[in-house]
Amino acid sequence: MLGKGAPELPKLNAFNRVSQVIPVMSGKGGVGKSSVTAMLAANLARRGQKVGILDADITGPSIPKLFGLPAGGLRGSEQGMLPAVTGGGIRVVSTNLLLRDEAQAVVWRGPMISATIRQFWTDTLWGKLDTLLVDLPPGTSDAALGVLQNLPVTGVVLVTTPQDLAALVVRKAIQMIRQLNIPILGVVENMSYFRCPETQHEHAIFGPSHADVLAQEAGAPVAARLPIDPQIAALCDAGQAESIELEAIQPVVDLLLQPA
Ligand SMILES: Nc1ncnc2c1ncn2[C@@H]1O[C@H](COP(=O)(O)OP(=O)(O)OP(=O)(O)O)[C@@H](O)[C@H]1O
Repeated sequence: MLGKGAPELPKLNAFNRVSQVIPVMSGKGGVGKSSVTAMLAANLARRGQKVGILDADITGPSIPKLFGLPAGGLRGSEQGMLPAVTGGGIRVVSTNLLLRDEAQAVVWRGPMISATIRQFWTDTLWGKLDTLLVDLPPGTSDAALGVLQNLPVTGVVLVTTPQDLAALVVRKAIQMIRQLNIPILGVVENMSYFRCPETQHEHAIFGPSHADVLAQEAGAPVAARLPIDPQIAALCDAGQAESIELEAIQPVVDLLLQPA
């Protein structure tokens, strides 16, 4: 299965200082991992942190769209690649920023994907960052393994939803992270409930929560339960993830603001 021992990590560009590297992982697709990554980045930036996002979802990147960053937004310099910068100052690197047309497909095999992620880490001029969030592709694929093995990961934020299927697949991600001896900082249950605006009653649209059981297996707290909120989807679709105000995500932000 996974190799034991610590492989030598690729060297970071000499101009960079990155205090913590936090992959956001789910195992299952469509649980809102990219949206959670974007909301965390926006909140950390609002709290005064210098934040970057490495979009490691090479074939299905969605981070630029969430921030309204146009295709082709990456620039080169003698020292390395310059990230695109959002209105709130978040530095972003993603394959979609390398393409001329954001709808263009990236059809690459595993080794090419892993090499690109490595380059995003080593060749980008991130500068001084308090937190680099890494949006992982769904699954326990090569790409996820590459990030967890090749980057100096501080700890992982796990995103799940209440569906049984999500819990099943997130369990596999937990096993993988544990085999690599990487800390899991917290479990975020997204789309946990819908609060009716008229009655304030909370409806478990996707069924009962598995977050407590998963958190126990992960040896980490349930950091947050986030509501299904049509406003989140609308702002994400409009490229305005930075203007989402979501009180329920604050405990995860606080977790990332704590010194490691
Ligand atoms: N809490 C929420 N309430 C309402 N809509 C949400 C919420 N979280 C995410 N969404 C919406 O769900 C969809 C999927 O979210 P997102 O792309 O973040 O998932 P993902 O896990 O990153 O997907 P992928 O597997 O493709 O990487 C998006 O349209 C997003 O706007």
